Amino acid sequence: MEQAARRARELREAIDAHAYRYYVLDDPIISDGEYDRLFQELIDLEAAYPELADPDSPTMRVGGQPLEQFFQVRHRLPMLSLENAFSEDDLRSFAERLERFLNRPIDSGYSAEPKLDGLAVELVYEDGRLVLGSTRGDGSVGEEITAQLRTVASIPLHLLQVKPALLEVRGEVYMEKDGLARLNERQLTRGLSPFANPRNAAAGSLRQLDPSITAQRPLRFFAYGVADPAPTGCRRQTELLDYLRRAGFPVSRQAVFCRDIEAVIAHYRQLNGGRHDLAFEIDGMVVKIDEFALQQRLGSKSRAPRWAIAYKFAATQASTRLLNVQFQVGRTGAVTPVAILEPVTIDGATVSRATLHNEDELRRKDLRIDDMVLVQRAGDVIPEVIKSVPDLRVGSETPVIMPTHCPACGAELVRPGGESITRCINSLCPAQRLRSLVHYCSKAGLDIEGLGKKSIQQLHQAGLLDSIVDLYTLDREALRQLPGWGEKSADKVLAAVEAAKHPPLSRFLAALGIRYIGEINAALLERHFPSLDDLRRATKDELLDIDGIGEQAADSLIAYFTTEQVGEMLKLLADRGVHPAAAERDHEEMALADLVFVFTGGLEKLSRDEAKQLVKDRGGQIASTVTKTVTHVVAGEKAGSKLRKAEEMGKTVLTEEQFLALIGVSV
Ligand SMILES: NC(=O)c1ccc[n+]([C@@H]2O[C@H](COP(=O)([O-])OP(=O)(O)OC[C@H]3O[C@@H](n4cnc5c(N)ncnc54)[C@H](O)[C@@H]3O)[C@@H](O)[C@H]2O)c1
Ligand SMILES: [Zn+2]
Repeated sequence: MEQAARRARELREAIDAHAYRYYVLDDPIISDGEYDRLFQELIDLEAAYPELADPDSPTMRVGGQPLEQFFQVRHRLPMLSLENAFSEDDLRSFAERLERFLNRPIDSGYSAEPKLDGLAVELVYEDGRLVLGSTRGDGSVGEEITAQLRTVASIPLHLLQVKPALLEVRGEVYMEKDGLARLNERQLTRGLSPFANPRNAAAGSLRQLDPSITAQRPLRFFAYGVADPAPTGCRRQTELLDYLRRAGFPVSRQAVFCRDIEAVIAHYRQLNGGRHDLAFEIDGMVVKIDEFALQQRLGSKSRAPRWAIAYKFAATQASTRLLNVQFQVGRTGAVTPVAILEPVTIDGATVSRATLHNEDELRRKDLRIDDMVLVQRAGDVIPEVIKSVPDLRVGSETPVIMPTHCPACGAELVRPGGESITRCINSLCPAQRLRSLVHYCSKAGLDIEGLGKKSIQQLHQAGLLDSIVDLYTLDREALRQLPGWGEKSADKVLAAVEAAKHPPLSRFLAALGIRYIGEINAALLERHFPSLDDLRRATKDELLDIDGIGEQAADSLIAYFTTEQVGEMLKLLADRGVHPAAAERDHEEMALADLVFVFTGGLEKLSRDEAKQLVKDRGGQIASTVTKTVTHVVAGEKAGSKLRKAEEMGKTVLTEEQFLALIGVSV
């Protein structure tokens, strides 16, 4: 008991300290997952020892104190937090608990909504006009930020279609992933600490006394509820979401009605699977009893309503110690600092390395060996160090210094003005050659079976393989005698190498690993140049004439093909029977293979459906939002945010005319 009381005290102290940093300073030093674990431990402890109950416990309170610099707003009805579920079973017990409480089955369904990682705000509309905006604060009293909220473009200043005398809309102000990345770049350049997550970034941006600063931040808004549904006439949450949509609010498209808790679980799995493809961060799913009458019967506890729960996704961040920084030489000679971390589990995977991108990033983040750092691993993205926590330093930490010479070959490193990448430009650098080889044989290159990274390293160490050219003169006997090899594997590799002697030109180009020439640019080049020789003769202007090939790619190609060693290598490859071939030209209908199009704005000559069909008929794909995989955006009349996004992400943007010209159709 005494021990439990001590632990409860410890937990409350720690939670209060972290909550202060998170809610008040917008600068947490542990990840949300770690915070949630402390919080859950306290909940469990208080449940096991009811005598430890304390109205001041963080488990009884919502959020943090409002900042004093702002006017304070008392919410007419409290803005509560949510209880958490961490497993499917937690969700099932949530449903059972409610059914027991009501003594009847919940047969009117649930609303399952993405849990946006942003800041909760309340917007008060009187006679359809926005009159007051505030933060959640401690749940009863928040900060008055009307002027700041007015700068958020997606918040309507007037309601459309509906006009209740009073409507208190609640929702989340958030920042898209791109927006956050850009803001953090700026923070770092100014020597400020980056925001750990979109929520802290949104909070930090809204709680600016000067609304013109807020206006510069890429904030967005999603509505998910109202304080009191009575004035809307809606009887269900899902109905209310439609109402809010009609009133002019952005409402999540991932919010759905679910008949029962199993359907909720199925939706969760789907949401979880696609979360990393969304433009914004979601940290879980909020499940609400759909019927307002039932919600009312269930009521609320001090910190959260009984009728809703947040089912959290596995965390994407964790804090750990930076043990060392290694410098890795890539196939283009780029030297990348890599953080070596005390292994930590994030979303089921052990993370022990994370990229630090480049020298500037390293400097700006001011990392020291032995620092505690916040690490993020989201989806397939390479884990990265978000920031260090200088507050936890003890003084013995040592700064990380970018090397002046290549760690693999000792050549002096260069960093051309204006570039962020430090490079080893020694074309004989073994680290680069080896990586080029690995790339050449990989799936992104010629996909030569049996020659993965490990076997290439083995062949290299055995002195059999030093460069791409060596691939085509591998000796069967020597291969056969390698440890772990035999006749069969030797023959298999030789056959695979033989089969890779006539790759399509685009594959071959992508395999060479020329800077800025990935699969898509390689495909574009192949379409314009029938052979490698034609391409090698191309001038910069000719290259720039190709839609989609930009300055950097053109320069990189010219530089590559005029390098003496490259000329020698290509000659040797040709001597050894490697002859890449351009694809047959008569496959005109597949002209858009590998390309992904987004249409936005109004088209004049074609209908949307027609335009989409034209793309599909030519082997291209259609996407509805501008994501990483999108290659082309066709912007018509009044194209809006998608066009902006496309421009920001450097996609090829076409007018309708240009699109028609590209596919060779005249209307
Ligand atoms: N890292 C740290 O040091 C630290 C400290 C304090 C809190 N935290 C994080 O904050 C969380 C607690 O914050 P909280 O009390 O705001 O709870 P919460 O963020 O877990 O859940 C409540 C909030 O969810 C949001 N929400 C998003 N989508 C919603 C939807 N569709 N419907 C309803 N609400 C929706 C609302 O803003 C609401 O206020 C913790 O779980 C932790 O992850 C972290
Ligand atoms: Zn080198």
